[in-house]
Amino acid sequence: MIGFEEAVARIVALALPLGSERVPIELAAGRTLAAPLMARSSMPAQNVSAMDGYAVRDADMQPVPFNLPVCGESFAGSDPSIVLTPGTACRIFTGAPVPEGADRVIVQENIERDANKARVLRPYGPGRNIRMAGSDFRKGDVLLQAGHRLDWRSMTTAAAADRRDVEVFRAPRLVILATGDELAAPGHAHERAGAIPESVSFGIHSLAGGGGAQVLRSLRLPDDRDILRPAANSALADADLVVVIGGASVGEKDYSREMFSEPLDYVFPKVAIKPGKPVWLAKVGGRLILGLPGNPTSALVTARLFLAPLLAGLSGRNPMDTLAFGSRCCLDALPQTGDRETFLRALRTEAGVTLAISQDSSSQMTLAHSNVLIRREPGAPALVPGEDVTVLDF
Ligand SMILES: Nc1nc2c(c(=O)[nH]1)N[C@H]1C(S)=C(S)[C@@H](COP(=O)(O)OP(=O)(O)OC[C@H]3O[C@@H](n4cnc5c(N)ncnc54)[C@H](O)[C@@H]3O)O[C@H]1N2
Ligand code: MOO
Repeated sequence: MIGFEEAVARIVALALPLGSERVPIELAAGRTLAAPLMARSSMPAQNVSAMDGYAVRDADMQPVPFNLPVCGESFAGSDPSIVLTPGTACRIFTGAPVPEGADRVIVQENIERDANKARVLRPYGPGRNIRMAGSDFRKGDVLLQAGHRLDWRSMTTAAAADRRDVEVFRAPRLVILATGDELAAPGHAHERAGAIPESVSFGIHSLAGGGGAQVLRSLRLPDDRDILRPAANSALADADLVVVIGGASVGEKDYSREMFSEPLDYVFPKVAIKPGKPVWLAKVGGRLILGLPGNPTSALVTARLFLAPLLAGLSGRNPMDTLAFGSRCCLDALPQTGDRETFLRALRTEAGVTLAISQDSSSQMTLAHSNVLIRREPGAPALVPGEDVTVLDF
C-alpha cells in the first residue's frame, strides 16, 4: 500500500489543466488565468484629482489669505480636455480630470467659497493632490500573470484592465455520487427507520466549489447495482472527475468500484493513512474517479488531502499550493502513531492547537470545530503538551 507522499506525487503528475476558454469577466471569479492579463488603457487615463477642492496654478499662488475667481468645474467623468485659465481656480472633485495648466489641487477645507471667488485661507502644504496618468499602471502593462487565481481582490484588478472577457483555464466538471441505502435527504431521515441524513456530499460540494470545480450534479443513490450503474456511466459521460462517497471498503454492498462498467485503471487503490485508508483514485478513458470512504470524517479528510490538490491542478493552479504544511505548538498530549500516517483533527487558536474531542472517523460534530489537521508520521512517538507539530489548514 502506498503512503501519503506517493499518493500526492501521483496526483501532481496527472492533475494537469483541462484546457482554456474565454469567459466574460463577471463569470471569472475563482477561475485561474490561462494567459497574462494586459491593461487596455492607463490608470488613471489622465491626471486626476486625489481630493475635492480647487485646481490652481503655482504661478498664481500668493501669501495666504488671497482670492482667485472660480472658472469652470471638473467632475469624475468630465471632459478631460479642459484648460485652466491663468489667474483662476477650477472647482474639482476626487477622480476628476485635472485641467491642463493646473499644478495642484487645494483641498476645500483650506478654502472659503464666496459666490464666484475661492478664498485660500490657510497654507495648503506641499502635496499636489494629483494622481498622474499611468501612476497605477500603464496601457499594455501585465496586471496579472497566467496561473493567477482570480480572488475577490484580483477580480477588481482584472476588471480595471478594461477587458470584457478573460482567458481562463476550464473549470473541472464534477459529479458527486453519494451511495448507501441508509441515506436520506437532510430533513427526511427521521421519516424512515434506519435512515441517516446524507451529509458528506454537502461538505464535498462546498469544498469542490471553493476549489474551482463546476459541480454538475450531486446525487444520492441506493446500494442497488441497477440504479448505480447508469448513474455511474452518465456521470463519467458528463464529468471530468466523478467523486463517489461510500462503499469504498469491503462490505457486501460496497459497490463504489464495480458500479462503473469500464475497468478502472488505478492511480491508487488505497492509501496508508488514518483516517481514510479506503480512499481510491482511478482513470477511466480520459476521466478520473475519486472514491471517498463513507465515514464522514474520513471522507472530508481525504477530500482535503487529495481532492483539493487534484482540483487545483486540473484548474490550472499548483496542486502543492493546497498542501502548505506549517508548524504549531500542540497544547495536548498526543498518542504514539500506528503504522499509518495519521491526520488528527484539531482546532488552532492563538495559543496553539488542541485536539478535537473525538478522533473517531465517523464523527460529524467535530468537523465543525476543527480547522487544522495534525500530521503524524507512521510510528511517531507519543508527545507531551507544548511540542511543535506539523499542521495543515482543514
Ligand atoms: N472489514 C473491514 N471493514 C472496514 C474496513 C476494512 O478495512 N475492513 N475499513 C473501515 C474504514 S477504514 C472505513 S473509512 C470505512 C469506509 O467504508 P465505506 O467507504 O465502504 O463506507 P460505507 O460503508 O458506505 O459507510 C461508512 C459509514 O459512513 C456512513 N455514510 C456513508 N456515506 C455517507 C454520506 N454520504 N453521508 C453521511 N454518512 C455516510 C454510513 O452510513 C456508514 O455509517 O469502512 C470501515 N470498514
Ligand atoms: O479510514 Mo477509516 O477512516 O479509519 O474509518
